[in-house]
Amino acid sequence: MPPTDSLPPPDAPPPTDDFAADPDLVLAVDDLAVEFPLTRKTTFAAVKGVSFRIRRGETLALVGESGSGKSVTAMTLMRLTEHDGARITRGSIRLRMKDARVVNLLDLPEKRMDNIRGAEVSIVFQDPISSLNPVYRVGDQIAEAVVRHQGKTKEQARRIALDMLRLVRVPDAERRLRQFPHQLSGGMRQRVMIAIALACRPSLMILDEPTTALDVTIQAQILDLVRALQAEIGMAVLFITHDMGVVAEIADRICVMLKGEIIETGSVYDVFDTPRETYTRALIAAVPALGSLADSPHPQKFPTAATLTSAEGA
Ligand SMILES: Nc1ncnc2c1ncn2[C@@H]1O[C@H](COP(=O)(O)OP(=O)(O)OP(=O)(O)O)[C@@H](O)[C@H]1O
Repeated sequence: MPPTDSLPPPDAPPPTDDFAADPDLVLAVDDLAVEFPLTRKTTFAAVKGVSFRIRRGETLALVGESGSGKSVTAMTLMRLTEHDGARITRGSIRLRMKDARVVNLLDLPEKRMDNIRGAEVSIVFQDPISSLNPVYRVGDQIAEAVVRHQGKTKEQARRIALDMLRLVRVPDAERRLRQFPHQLSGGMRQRVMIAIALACRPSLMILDEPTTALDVTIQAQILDLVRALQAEIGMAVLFITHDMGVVAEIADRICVMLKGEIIETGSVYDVFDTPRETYTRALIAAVPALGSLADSPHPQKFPTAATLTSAEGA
């Protein structure tokens, strides 16, 4: 039995040379397993050998019910679960960085991970009010990320912060820069979080339930924004949600997660048209009434009426 608390040996060969074969491949997660110690002798396996890939310009949705391991997977990509006592027991997380080098994030010491977080991989959480610092102005919080990772002067960083707020369509950006988080609406705060996440132009952006706390209209606006940014910037996006309606809006491909495993994966069209797993069919059946879906600005991504009816009847 291999020791469960050690990382794979650094000299272990990559599973395949898929990065050389595909210049647009940004992230390859292979057989990733994460567990939390419960007692001295027992552990809880939160993620049990998940594998997926994301290419530049692509949005992969990781979908599943609460507790299925989506956030633990995301936090492990940032190497943050170890700070909560988790052990990564096997697998690899290979990332193509902006300078084109491919690294296995699991091989990196904490100091290098510190430079990768925000600069190469960034994350947006559900609750922007607890992610933003209440006592710093919005502009300073965006600029801080730029100064830290890009070595810009304060004045340059302030200008980039302004550009970023405009990029995420915050109206009256000059004034908003000088405001504190509590002076912004929930939707505006989430735009600011996306601006911070994008400030260093990461190769991979993770959005963990970014619209769950927002009302439906604002949620639609944020999803629109993410799609527009995706088209403009072309980074790889990992979008975490429990809502298949959101998946239909935003994703190119889907991984369905259940109890720490990916049980189904495919293009958004294939999974909505011909879901293989009963669990996936149940998730699709939980999508709100077709009437509200029909209002979408992205009808091409929506399941057809026939798909929904057959899924509901399944
Ligand atoms: N720090 C921790 N210590 C112990 N167990 C944890 C810890 N963090 C998460 N878990 C457990 O890991 C499992 C997966 O949690 P995770 O947060 O990834 O679920 P999720 O799919 O993201 O659900 P949600 O949508 O509710 O966030 C859960 O059973 C959770 O209780």
